[in-house]
Amino acid sequence: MGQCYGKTIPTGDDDKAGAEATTVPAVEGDLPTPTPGRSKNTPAQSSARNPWPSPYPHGGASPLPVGVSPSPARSTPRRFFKRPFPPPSPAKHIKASLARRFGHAKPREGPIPEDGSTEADQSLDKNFGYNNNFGAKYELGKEVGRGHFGHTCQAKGRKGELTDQPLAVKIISKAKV
Ligand SMILES: Nc1ncnc2c1ncn2[C@@H]1O[C@H](COP(=O)(O)OP(=O)(O)OP(=O)(O)O)[C@@H](O)[C@H]1O
Repeated sequence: MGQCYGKTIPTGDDDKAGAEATTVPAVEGDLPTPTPGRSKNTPAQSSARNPWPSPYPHGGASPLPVGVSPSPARSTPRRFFKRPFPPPSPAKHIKASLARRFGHAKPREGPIPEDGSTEADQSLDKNFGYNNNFGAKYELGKEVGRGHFGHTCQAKGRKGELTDQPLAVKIISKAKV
């Protein structure tokens, strides 16, 4: 536990070194410092005692010409970020549960009933716009605000049960419907 051992890489110097240990225990707090000339017995260019062996096959001798730094592409393993299969789409599960519940995959269009009534009970009023006699029914006042689709005006009923009732009329431009 807590110990790791450097991998032994056979080098040409190993043959010369004979039975000398080539695996260096690396204990935390007891790391050997590869300082040249630290010990009298340590040769300056020895790779047999190097605690961090070179990844190159010839024991640290670079196969590149002098002055050319090794490309990281040679030593770094290739990484593949692309997954072999794309993750499953959550839409498929939603579609499947909708199909199970309603018997068809497409959700029904239109507003969701808030009072618990079914769609058959009430039909969507698609009569946009106002009648020609809008002016006869309502008295349009000043603008009270604006939204994304149009603007809202004060109004008052002229006829029927809405007579003199304060109303708000939202005027939506046809281009945005
Ligand atoms: N009944 C109302 N009484 C008083 N003021 C209102 C009334 N309805 C709308 N307004 C005013 O008009 C403004 C715009 O309302 P409107 O409904 O046109 O826009 P919205 O709903 O915010 O946006 P969108 O056009 O995207 O629906 C509101 O912010 C509010 O100030």
